Amino acid sequence: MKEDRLIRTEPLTGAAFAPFGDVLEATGPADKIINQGRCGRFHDRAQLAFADGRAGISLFQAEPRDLPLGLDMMERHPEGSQAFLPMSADPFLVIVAEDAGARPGTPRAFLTQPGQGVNYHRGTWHGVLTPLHPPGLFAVVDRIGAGANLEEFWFDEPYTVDASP
Ligand SMILES: NC(=O)N[C@@H](O)C(=O)O
Ligand code: NI
Repeated sequence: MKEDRLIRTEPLTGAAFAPFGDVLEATGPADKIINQGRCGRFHDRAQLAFADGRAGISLFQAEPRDLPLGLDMMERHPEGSQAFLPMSADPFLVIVAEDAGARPGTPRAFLTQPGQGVNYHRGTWHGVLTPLHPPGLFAVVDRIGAGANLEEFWFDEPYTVDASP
């Protein structure tokens, strides 16, 4: 494998992920304290889009993968955002890329911390859901609607995603 096809994982932070979407995490002070002081609300933390459709919540039960991981395809949803909210406290892999003219640029791979979810903004190139541990169960908030909302790009030469040393 050529060195330029190796993608090393980075820790997921809101700042690093900002060009691609939102990180959902209950860190720092809550925006609102509700429920008689017993609950912190981290309010309205994602930019959602469901063009000509509506929001839906689905459950994804995905097969856990191992690192190093071959990456041969990335996809995007031109009509809507897509949020992945883990239903377990296990890290998962988030692979994204800037647009490089109707194709992904060099991918970046982020490793989540337990308690983090992500929301891909409308049109963000991303790898498919990639849990690293069972059960691989996620709530997914994305667009339900008519028309095509999935664009795939297959790399001529796959990348390899691996943990940082
Ligand atoms: N195709 C589908 O519903 N899932 C993908 O969009 C994905 O990002 O995993
Ligand atoms: Ni997707």
